[in-house]
Amino acid sequence: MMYTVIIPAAGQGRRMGCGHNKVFLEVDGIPVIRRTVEVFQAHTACSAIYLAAKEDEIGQLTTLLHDFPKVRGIIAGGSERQYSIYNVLKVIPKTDIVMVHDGARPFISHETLDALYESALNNRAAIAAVPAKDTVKVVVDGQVSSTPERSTLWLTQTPQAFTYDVLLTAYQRAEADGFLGTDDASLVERTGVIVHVAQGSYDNIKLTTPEDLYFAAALLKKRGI
Ligand SMILES: Nc1ccn([C@@H]2O[C@H](COP(=O)(O)OP(=O)(O)OP(=O)(O)O)[C@@H](O)[C@H]2O)c(=O)n1
Ligand SMILES: C[C@](O)(CO)[C@H](O)COP(=O)(O)O
Repeated sequence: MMYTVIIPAAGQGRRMGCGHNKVFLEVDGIPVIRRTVEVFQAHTACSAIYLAAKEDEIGQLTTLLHDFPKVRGIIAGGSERQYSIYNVLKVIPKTDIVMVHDGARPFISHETLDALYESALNNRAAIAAVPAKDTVKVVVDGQVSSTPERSTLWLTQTPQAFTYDVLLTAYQRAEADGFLGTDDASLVERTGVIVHVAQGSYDNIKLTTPEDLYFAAALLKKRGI
């Protein structure tokens, strides 16, 4: 059994403030998206890599990733992360497990991929996540509305892994209902499928704002890269 990974890389990078799609930012001389794709290229259980890209960046990505043979397709994304992923999901060949992983998360490890893949095989749906370290408040109009019990709070990451049918059904249902979620698991949860949690790593950051680039440099130093 193998898995196919869908890597959404069709964003604007607005919060990064770099004026372009942040997946092309170089971290220690290597573009973020190459670092991310490289991990899956080297992961034995990964059989195919598909990316969602902005229409006018497909050529650039094709060139940038030309030496990764597992990259089978780079598909035009959409206006939202969910639509980008769905555009790809609709065209990939049927497979056992589909993983979805943000192109902006280059520090994913094979250890997390192994754990997630195993859980998806056993449970049909699994996500990588880490326990919240800070107290989280629900804030409405600048006022605290509630403080959820921290021991129940996990910070959701990607990859998120599902059987092909579970994920496709969830996306079809979300489209039919006009539901827009911020991760793939929220679409699956609303279909009644139980999503399991695999322990992720605090290293698996999503490069979102400029401060994240400082952490990225420190992570590379920690890994001796
Ligand atoms: N319409 C979109 C939006 C996001 N993404 C991808 O989904 C991942 C997570 O999204 P995010 O971190 O929000 O990236 P951006 O949308 O680029 O960031 P911002 O919201 O700051 O513009 C990124 O790899 C991004 O390229 C995508 O493929 N299609
Ligand atoms: C999917 C995700 O990475 C889980 O934390 C996150 O929801 C993506 O959010 P974004 O605003 O699209 O980066």
